[in-house]
Amino acid sequence: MTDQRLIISPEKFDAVIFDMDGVVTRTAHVHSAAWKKMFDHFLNELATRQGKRFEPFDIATDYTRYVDGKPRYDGVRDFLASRGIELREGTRDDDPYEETICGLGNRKNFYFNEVLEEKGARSYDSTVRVIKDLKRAGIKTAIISASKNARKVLASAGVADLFDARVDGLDAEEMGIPGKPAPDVFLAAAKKLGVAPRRSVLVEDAQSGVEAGRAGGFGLVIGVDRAGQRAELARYADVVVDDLSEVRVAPAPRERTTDALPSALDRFNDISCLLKRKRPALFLDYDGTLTPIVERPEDAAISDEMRQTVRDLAGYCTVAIVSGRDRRDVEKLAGIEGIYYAGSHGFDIAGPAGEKMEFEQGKDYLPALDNAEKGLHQRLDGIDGAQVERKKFAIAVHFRRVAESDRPQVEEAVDEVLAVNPGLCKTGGKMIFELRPDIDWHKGKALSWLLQKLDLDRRDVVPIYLGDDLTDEDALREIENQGIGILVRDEDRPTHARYALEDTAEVRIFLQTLCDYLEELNTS
Ligand SMILES: O=P(O)(O)OC[C@H]1O[C@H](O[C@H]2O[C@H](CO)[C@@H](O)[C@H](O)[C@H]2O)[C@H](O)[C@@H](O)[C@@H]1O
Repeated sequence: MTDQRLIISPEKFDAVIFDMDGVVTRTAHVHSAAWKKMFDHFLNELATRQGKRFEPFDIATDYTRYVDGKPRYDGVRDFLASRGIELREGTRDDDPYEETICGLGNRKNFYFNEVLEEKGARSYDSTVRVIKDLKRAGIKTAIISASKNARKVLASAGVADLFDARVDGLDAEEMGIPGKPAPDVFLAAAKKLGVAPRRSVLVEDAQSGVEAGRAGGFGLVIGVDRAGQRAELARYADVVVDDLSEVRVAPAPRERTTDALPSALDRFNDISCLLKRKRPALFLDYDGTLTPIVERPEDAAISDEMRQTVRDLAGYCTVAIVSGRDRRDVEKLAGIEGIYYAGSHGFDIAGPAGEKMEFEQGKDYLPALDNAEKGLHQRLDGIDGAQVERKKFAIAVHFRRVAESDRPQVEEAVDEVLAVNPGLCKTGGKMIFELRPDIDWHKGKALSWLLQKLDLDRRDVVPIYLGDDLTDEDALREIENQGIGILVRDEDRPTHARYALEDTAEVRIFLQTLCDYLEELNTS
């Protein structure tokens, strides 16, 4: 069976960043031969001068350990240090026969260019095939290299135009960023592509390169073992291959809709597999998920059984309720201690040990919200059934109990108030209009923030999110690739969830099943 990690899909990743030498182009042997020629020449002369035995540069050990993948002068410095040899740094203009770090680096470069001109570089067919498949799937690509000769090598191999971005040794020098094992070159490539490192794959054949990938927080690090160093690469790579012919690119997925989702109860086995050797972090929406939707927001009471189940779960993993309601309101309604609460769609967060976080930018909008609240009351208090619910960082206007014929009037009033309160925006929900700060903060961002703050943004944690509404899609999208999104479904619409539950009764059964599973793990 294909290792799932070797299937690169646009659902999981936005970009793939390739190292050049040994991954895309076949120049590793040219480099290693040039390094050996240069060091052996130098070491031999030094040994003769000192009357010592000449110990040649070894490609299998010295090259892979100290030189491979690093900027030229770093390679010289690190190898010489391994032999206890100290040389002056010199400057990049040093003559290739000068015995300085830069001089020796320049000498290696001289040898490299000799061989390159003579033989030319070639590319790996399997890698080029993957790059073309990635393009077809809409996944961006970048090439990185520590080499200042990268442009020459790419042109010689005929692959210079294959990539959306390039960061090579000359670019790195211009940007003043360090080489591998520092992650800066890869991060610069991700930045040029406009992608997040965790949504990017890195492909490397050097130990220093996979180490850089791990340090940079890349979503997947693939090591390519061209030199019998599988174990060393595996220290930092998620997966090691012999060649990119083992990698497959999945085509862009068709949009998922709620009706097509499998039941989270029927698929609990699959869910428990995703949790294997990992721990969950549980995020729960309130209305429509923990409580059934009711006529009046103040009547949305959680059942004793549901409350107890959530409380029990908090004994096994981090639990947060992420709600559109005011944080204090949902805390009071849920009445569950020992968990986190994110209210006003994540603008206002509090933890069990008294931790507090209000999204700073949101506070600038409080005067506009106060003003809008007044305006809404003036316009809506006369409409039977209309209800204005003020949350600290949002206002919900409920029309569930408004006669069908009066509902257009409610929306008109909301639009009028919106027009005189710039900075706010109108969103929807289940029989509500909401006025919120028009800024890029929502349940998804709050969830990410919590994961980071609680040190849960890590590979051994699987975030699970349960929600029913459109505003929950922000959170479902956020964890689409690394977590388990479960929708309490009603209408058919596109969704970022992976599984579905039919109602709050099924939510309770699911949460109880999860709790029993975690309890069993804890006792076994
Ligand atoms: O994010 P949530 O916890 O799901 O909150 C979303 C909104 O829920 C509440 O309104 C909804 O539930 C009410 C009670 O069942 C129902 O009457 C209303 O029609 C629903 O839209 C809450 O009142 C809102 O503030 C939340 O934004």
